[in-house]
Amino acid sequence: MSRKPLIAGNWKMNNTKTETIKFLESFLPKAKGLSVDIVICPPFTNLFVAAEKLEGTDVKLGAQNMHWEDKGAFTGEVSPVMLKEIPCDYVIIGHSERRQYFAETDETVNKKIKSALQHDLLPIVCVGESLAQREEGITMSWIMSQVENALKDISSQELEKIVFAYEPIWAIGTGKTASAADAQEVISAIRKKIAQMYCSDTAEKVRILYGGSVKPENIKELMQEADIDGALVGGASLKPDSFYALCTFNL
Ligand SMILES: O=C(CO)COP(=O)(O)O
Repeated sequence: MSRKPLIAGNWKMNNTKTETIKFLESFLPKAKGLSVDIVICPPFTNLFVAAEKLEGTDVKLGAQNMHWEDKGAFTGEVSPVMLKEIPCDYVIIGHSERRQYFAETDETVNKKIKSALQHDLLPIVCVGESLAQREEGITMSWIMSQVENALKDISSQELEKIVFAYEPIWAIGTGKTASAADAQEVISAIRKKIAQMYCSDTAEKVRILYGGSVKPENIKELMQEADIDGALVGGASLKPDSFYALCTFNL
């Protein structure tokens, strides 16, 4: 089973509207006819302008978060209905920064995944362990419980639309990448877990990305691993040249 690689740029709280336009005007003319799926996830305030620029291109648009309700008294939140109308294709759910600073839990992650799927948004679901958890030797049990809780009451048809991203927290923005072998070990365990919960056919279809200090210099090695289907990139997705280099790792 060959899964098409996916390279997603998570801009986090970076790039203004002007910077977004500048980025896309530089990146898009080069990013034609590439053999990977590309997703750009700018801040909410730049989604409209990005959607306009991306129209008619192969590059997809993602949001970095959403609420699970369609509308209501949730000051400061953005709903799936609003994202769909922009139109966004993807939405990142349960990023470790959301879990750490904004009190997201496995339960809210599961609610958001279900809501995204109902609204035809493709979830990029993040899981990952802290340095303390890795040192304690509980990485696998922690990640498997995040995966299990994320997928509560989700059908196998729905699961095929979900992308997972394994992002060890200690590797995010630190310059410390997990070794390709360490990333492969966890990602193949996630795939086995999905096979146990559903079936191996479904598990073979699900794309699982690695994230954490991915750069043009280390992406090739990561992508050589059998179960790593792409990257969720923070810092190196902010500049058109380095993001382009990531999207062309296989050329
Ligand atoms: O958190 C990440 C992507 O979601 C990774 O960020 P960095 O690539 O900056 O380490």
